Amino acid sequence: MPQYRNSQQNRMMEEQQQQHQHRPQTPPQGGNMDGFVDHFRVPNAQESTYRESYLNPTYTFETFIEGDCNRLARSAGIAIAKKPGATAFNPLVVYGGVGLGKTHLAQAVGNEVKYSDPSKFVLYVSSEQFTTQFIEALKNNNVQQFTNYYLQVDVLIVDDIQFLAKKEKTQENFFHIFNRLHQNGKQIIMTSDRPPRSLEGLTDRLLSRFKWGLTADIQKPDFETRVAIVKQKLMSEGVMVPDDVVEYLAYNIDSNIRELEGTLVSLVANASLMQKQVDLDMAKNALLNIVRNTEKEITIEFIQQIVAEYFGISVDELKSKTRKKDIAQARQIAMYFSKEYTKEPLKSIGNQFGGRDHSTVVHASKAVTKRTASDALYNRILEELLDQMNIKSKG
Ligand SMILES: Nc1ncnc2c1ncn2[C@@H]1O[C@H](COP(=O)(O)OP(=O)(O)OP(=O)(O)O)[C@@H](O)[C@H]1O
Repeated sequence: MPQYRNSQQNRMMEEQQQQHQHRPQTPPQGGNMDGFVDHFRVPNAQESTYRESYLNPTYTFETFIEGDCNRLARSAGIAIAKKPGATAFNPLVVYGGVGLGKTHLAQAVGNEVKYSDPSKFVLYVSSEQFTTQFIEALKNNNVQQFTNYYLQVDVLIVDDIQFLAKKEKTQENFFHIFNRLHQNGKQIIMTSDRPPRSLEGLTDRLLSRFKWGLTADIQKPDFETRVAIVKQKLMSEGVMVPDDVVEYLAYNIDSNIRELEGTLVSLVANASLMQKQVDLDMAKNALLNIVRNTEKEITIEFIQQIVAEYFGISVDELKSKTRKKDIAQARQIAMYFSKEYTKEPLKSIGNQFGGRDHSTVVHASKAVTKRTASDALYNRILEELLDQMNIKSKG
């Protein structure tokens, strides 16, 4: 990461580092339990002083930005961290879309519990890891040891429980562990990509347990929260990125914080490689690549269909020689989109618009671009069309 730190940020970084020095040491990678299967066993008295939690130490409440999207889940998490197992929120089920902070929040509770009381055994596991460990235990005939290990946990965090669907034996074992922990006043936190009622393939008796506590959702964050999240991340990395770039990306990548962060990280890394500072043009290009890589391929045919339909004309009319104003205008727009959002060469675009040559495409594109500079209504039309085609505007 580049290094555009100012003195105020340096100071804040130092303060953060000092705070972290008082935190219990945990490994840098959350959730990596490779090798765990071979090692799990009930630790004896000497060994039990340190038990790995598999938490990511950066996932704390301090680094978790509060917004309308996560207020309830965050408040419940804070209450639990103060009194794990002793609130009405047991279990806590946090659900929401991909990359919206469920793991961060769940692990923040774990980190906070360990910070307040390092003797507490907090364990983070994804439901896939749990399943793999259980299958290994079955294979090696040591399910009892596996279960006993989990029964020692004070705060159990199980990520992405939707992956337990249809794994009946694993669910049965988890059900048993869940009941015993709950009876003993231990805390259970689970995350899921959908609300429990929509978790198909989970047994009713397991689902009914989830209702004992609190189910809280995390929604997509609004623009301001997205900006705050990104700025906080940048600050913790000691990286300076201009506000207009942060805002541009936060505006356009609105449904997945991980994707937003990832785009910014690669942008900063590329800029650093080129020994440049990140700017808005680079951000626009990065976004365009995302659109190109993640959306389905946009074809000229597809653009023609959408544009023709929008203006209430036929695709044949769009391709025809007619110079009627409304049709010519629609044609210009369709050519412009074809030039901007497909990988087709100009010659091929011209061909697919009734055998026109490439200069007509260039002319049409220029005419559209010129009009966008002064005509707000025209811009609205273009935006609506882009929306219909599920294309993110180049801005
Ligand atoms: N409110 C927030 N404050 C700070 N960072 C956040 C917030 N929400 C999400 N993030 C960050 O977004 C990234 C993705 O979050 P996380 O992995 O917790 O998402 P998730 O909902 O568990 O995703 P998945 O559905 O893939 O499991 C992480 O880097 C996390 O720190």
